[in-house]
Amino acid sequence: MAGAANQISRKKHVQELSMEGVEVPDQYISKDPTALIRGPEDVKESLPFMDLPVIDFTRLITSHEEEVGKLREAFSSWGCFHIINHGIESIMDEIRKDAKEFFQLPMEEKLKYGKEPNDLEGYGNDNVALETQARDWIDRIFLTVTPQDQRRMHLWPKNPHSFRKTLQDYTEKATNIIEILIKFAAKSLDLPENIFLSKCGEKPLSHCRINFYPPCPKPELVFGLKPHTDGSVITLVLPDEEVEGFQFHKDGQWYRVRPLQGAFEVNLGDQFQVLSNGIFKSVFHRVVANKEKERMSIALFWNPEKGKGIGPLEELINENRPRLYNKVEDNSDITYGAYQKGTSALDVLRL
Ligand SMILES: O=C(O)CCC(=O)C(=O)O
Ligand SMILES: [Fe+2]
Repeated sequence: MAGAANQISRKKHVQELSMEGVEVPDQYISKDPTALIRGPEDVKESLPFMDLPVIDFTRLITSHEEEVGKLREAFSSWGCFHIINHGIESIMDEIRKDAKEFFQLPMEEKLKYGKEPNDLEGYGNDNVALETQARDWIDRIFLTVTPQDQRRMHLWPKNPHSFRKTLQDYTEKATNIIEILIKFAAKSLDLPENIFLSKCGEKPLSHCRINFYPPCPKPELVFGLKPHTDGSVITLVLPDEEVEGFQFHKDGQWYRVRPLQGAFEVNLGDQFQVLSNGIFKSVFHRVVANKEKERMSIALFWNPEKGKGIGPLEELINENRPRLYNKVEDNSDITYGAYQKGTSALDVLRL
C-alpha cells in the first residue's frame, strides 16, 4: 500500500502536495547519513541572521575605488552579496509578476511546458539521480537563455501572454549586470577588465531557473534546495522580497539572510573560483522551506561557452599561489553530478 501511495505522490508536483495538505512524502525527507547536513535542528529559527555585503552598482560602475574594494572583499571572503542601485527595478517587478501568474495557472496549462522525466529543461520538479537522495521541496521552470539558437522555445511559457517577452527583457538586462560584475572582478585584482570574459568565449551559456517553493507542512524535514555551490561563473538571483529562505555557510556556520528590498543577490560559482585560482570563493548555500508562505526566486546562471576549457588564469598563478585546479573541458557534467551526490565539483577539479 505504501508503495502504491508513493507511486501516486511521485508523479505530483510539490505545489499539488502542498495544496492537498498531505503528509510530507518519504522521498522528500533526507535519510542519507552522509548528507551535508546533520539534521533539521541546524536549519531553523535558532540560526543567526547575517547581513550580506551590499554593493552599490552605480558607484561601482563609476569606478568608485571604495566600491571596487568592497567587491573584491565580497568575492574573496563571502562569495555572496547584495547589489542595489542597479537600475532595473521595473523589469524585476514584471518578471516576478509573470512568473507568479504562471505558477497560479491550472496544472494542465502548466504541463504544456512540462519537462520530460530525465530532462532538466521545462516546468517540473526536482530530478534525483540516486534513490537515497531526498527530493527538494520545489517546482521550477528551467530554460536555456543563451546562446539564443539553443533555446527550446516550446518550453517557454506563452501564458501569461507577456511571459516570453518579459523573460527575454529581464535576462538581457540581468546578463548585462553579470558581465559588468565579471569585468569589475578583474579590475579589482588589477587585471585588464576583459580577462575573465575572454576566457569564457564568445557565446556564454546561460540558464534561467524560476524556483517556486510551496508552503510545507513540516519544513524542518525538507530542503527547498539542498546545500550546494553553484557550478556557474556567477549566478544572479532575484530573491523573494518578502519571504526569507536563503541561507549561506561561512566560517563553519550557517546564517539566515533577511530579504533586502530592490536588491539582487549575487552568488559566485565554482567556475569563478577555478578561474581566479581560488582567490574568489564560491558560496555554499541552501534554501529552507516555509510552513505558511510560498516563496519564489529567479536565478540566472552564467557559464562559459559550452566546451570551453576552464582553468586558473596564468596571471594568478605564482610562487606564492601555485595552481590549485586542473583545467576542465566541460564543467557542466561534473557540476550536476556533484550536486546529485551532495559533493562539490571543486573536489573533483582540485589538484
Ligand atoms: O532561492 C534562492 O534564494 C536561491 C536559489 C539558488 O540557490 C539556486 O537556484 O541555485
Ligand atoms: Fe544556488
